[in-house]
Amino acid sequence: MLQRQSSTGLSLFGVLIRLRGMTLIDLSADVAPGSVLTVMGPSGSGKSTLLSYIGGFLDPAFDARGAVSVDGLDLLSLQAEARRAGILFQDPLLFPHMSVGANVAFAIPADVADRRQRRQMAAEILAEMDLAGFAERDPATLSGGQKARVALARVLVSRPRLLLLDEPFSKLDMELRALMRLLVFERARTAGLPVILVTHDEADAEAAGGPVHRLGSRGAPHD
Ligand SMILES: Nc1ncnc2c1ncn2[C@@H]1O[C@H](COP(=O)(O)OP(=O)(O)OP(=O)(O)O)[C@@H](O)[C@H]1O
Repeated sequence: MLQRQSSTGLSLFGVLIRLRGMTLIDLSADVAPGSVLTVMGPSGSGKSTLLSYIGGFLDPAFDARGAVSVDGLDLLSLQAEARRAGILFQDPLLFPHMSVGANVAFAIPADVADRRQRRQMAAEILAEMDLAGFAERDPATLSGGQKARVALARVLVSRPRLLLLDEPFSKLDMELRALMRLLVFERARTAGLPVILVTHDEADAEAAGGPVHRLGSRGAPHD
């Protein structure tokens, strides 16, 4: 019987993911609130697959088992939306037909029903991202760094239990990359969110400051 290992933060226990008989992931790890587990490995080694398993959108082609909990809550027993994983990808994936403010407000949980309150929450988080006054803007008019900060604002207002970051800095130039890293890790620390960061960049891992889990090439080294 699989047991969770710790009661706070994110716990992965005996997570084993196989594809067509080959082991991609074999991992047990604890990620404390506010800290980062970095996952690195070559293309195709299973980094995004691990995030999909935790987030609840793993393709049924994979054979996966193992326990995943946050603060003792069994995530795998919940539907993807109910897991409340805040996910950032390489692309900010803003809705092009909505204003910046509407993009952010869209992610606010439904229990905040009052429209004015939702608008205000969106404006506040945008201001915290140094985007005060951007609420009415069309996302297409923003720079790459501004879009990345809107995406982060949208994740933060969604009240996530954890953050899953899939190469979120890789499209930014070096200077912006450094700024975004600081912003994301600082916000995760402040909010006490455990983070899994998938990256190819050693500098990301260094900035994250936590342990690094290195996957082998596809199928290795577990076969
Ligand atoms: N839906 C799917 N059905 C079958 N195989 C898949 C599916 N999605 C991914 N794969 C395969 O699973 C393996 C792991 O893919 P994954 O996307 O997790 O790799 P990755 O380490 O994130 O790679 P990259 O660094 O290129 O993003 C790859 O061999 C990929 O071809």
